[in-house]
Amino acid sequence: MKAAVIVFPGSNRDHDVARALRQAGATVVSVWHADHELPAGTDLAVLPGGFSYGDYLRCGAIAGRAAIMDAVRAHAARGGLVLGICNGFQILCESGLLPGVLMRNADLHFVCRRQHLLVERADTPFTNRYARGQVIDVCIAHGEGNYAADAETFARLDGEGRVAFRYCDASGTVTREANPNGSFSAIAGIYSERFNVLGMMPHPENLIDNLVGGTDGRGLFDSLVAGLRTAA
Ligand SMILES: NC(=O)CC[C@H](N)C(=O)O
Repeated sequence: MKAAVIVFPGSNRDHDVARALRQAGATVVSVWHADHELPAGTDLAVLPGGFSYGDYLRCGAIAGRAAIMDAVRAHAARGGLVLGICNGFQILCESGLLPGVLMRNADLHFVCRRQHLLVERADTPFTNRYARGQVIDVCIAHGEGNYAADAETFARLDGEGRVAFRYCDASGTVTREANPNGSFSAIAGIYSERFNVLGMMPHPENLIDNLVGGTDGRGLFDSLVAGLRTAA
């Protein structure tokens, strides 16, 4: 598995996600946002978390128009894997690779804490090492994670099983209190139509080591790397 981690001015989780991917067995290359091509043989393009362009306009709005995004769109159109985490999810929405938008958190506060997530399906390239309905413990750190879209888009996402994760409590119950940002239907991540693009607000790359709090995030990177090996 060859993963290209795209770096924008203001990215800050690019090294974290590279570490998580290497731990899972991937080869990782770093790609600058102003480049026009992904490296030959790229299996997975990663848009990391951070504060690209200082979050000006809206989070991810400027990065979504970066030169490299045409190559990311072409990669996704060929069926290539794309993962956007936090600011990366915002960039995916802003670039049109995923539907909807991430608005300011409902209470207008930046939220930085541990969060339980419900894994909605375990038959995708991103989640095959988890179980359907599994509750995982990850980190969240964002100011604009409030996912919104029009009613037709929500109906499609739900009907096509494209909600990847929902915010929940420790028992796996989706409650208003467990929703950190006001996202509609407690949506924490969504897939593209062909399930090869995933955008998610939480940071699985920051829970990959017991020394720093837990390993529930590893399943996502193991799914990507081991899943690709199994499929090959
Ligand atoms: N950790 C992140 O990627 C943060 C994303 C974005 N800067 C926000 O605050 O919403």
